[in-house]
Amino acid sequence: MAQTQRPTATPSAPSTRGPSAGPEEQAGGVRAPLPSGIEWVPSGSGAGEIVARTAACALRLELQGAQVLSFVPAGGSELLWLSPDAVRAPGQAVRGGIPLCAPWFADGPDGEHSPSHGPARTTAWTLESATVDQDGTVRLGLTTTADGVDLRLDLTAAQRLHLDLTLGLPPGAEPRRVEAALHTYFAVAGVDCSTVTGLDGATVVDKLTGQVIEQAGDLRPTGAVDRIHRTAGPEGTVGLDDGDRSIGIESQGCADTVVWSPGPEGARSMADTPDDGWHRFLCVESACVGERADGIDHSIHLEPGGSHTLSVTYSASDAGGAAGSAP
Ligand SMILES: O=P(O)(O)OC[C@H]1O[C@@H](O)[C@H](O)[C@@H](O)[C@@H]1O
Repeated sequence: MAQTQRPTATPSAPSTRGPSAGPEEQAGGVRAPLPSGIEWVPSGSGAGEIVARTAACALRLELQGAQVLSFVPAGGSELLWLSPDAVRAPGQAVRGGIPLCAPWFADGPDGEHSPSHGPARTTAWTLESATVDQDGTVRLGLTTTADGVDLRLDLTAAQRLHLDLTLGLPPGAEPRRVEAALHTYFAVAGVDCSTVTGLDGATVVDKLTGQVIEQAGDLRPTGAVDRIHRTAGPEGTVGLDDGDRSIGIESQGCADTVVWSPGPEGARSMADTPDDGWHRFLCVESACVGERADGIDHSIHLEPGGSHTLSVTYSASDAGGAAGSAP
């Protein structure tokens, strides 16, 4: 069993549990003892970051939003894009990594929900468990509550990155419909040399034109793109290929795939993205999105005491088909 190490509390790290919080909870919602290979470091949000470096991978996760900021499998390259201009402050969404959107997507089915993409990504989460296996596999468990919905993230990181995002209602709550997305910013060699596979035949809500169309073949974005595809691919598999590497996105419990790039004009209007930064990422989001212009409702119906899990597994291999070397 790896030696455990408590996170180092700093004066700027707030407790999420009030004045009676124990020492484990002083560091921005860290309840779990931290094993060797995982540490807590301060971040601009005040909640701090979990940093893991093991034989299997390197990973950074911001506790505000339980947002993975970086994932590098052993022998591989960075999977994610994080804006060099990302704002790291309390209550601010971080541009890049894997923002968790819940319990609604964008401005919701009625177009009136705020904040955009729901409060989960700007809420403080609590690290409930953190372990490292003998082979360096990192396992984290985090929880929070956002707009009355209980959220849990279970993460397993080694050669592949696996995330389970669970939304649940406490007993006695009113049944309700919710939405969710893993809004992943994949690092790419260039948007215009990227191809998204596995979407052929999907009904598409094109948010830029307002049209509902059908996807024919693979998606090859050239600039701004903002589309909800009513499929997660055949048997839940979508692919992203940028010419240098292929990323596999296997999902379960995700009815939709959102593809988003702000394009050059969109990036110029975003204070937290460099003007030329848009070209270096493509968001491919595994999601459950409620009714939009196409009349299709893929929101999740939650009963009191019930839950739903969105699961994704990301794996990368270079253009020759080789995955990163095994840990
Ligand atoms: O700027 P935000 O709130 O992170 O959202 C970014 C984009 O997220 C995408 O998922 C949406 O489809 C876009 O419409 C939106 O612009």
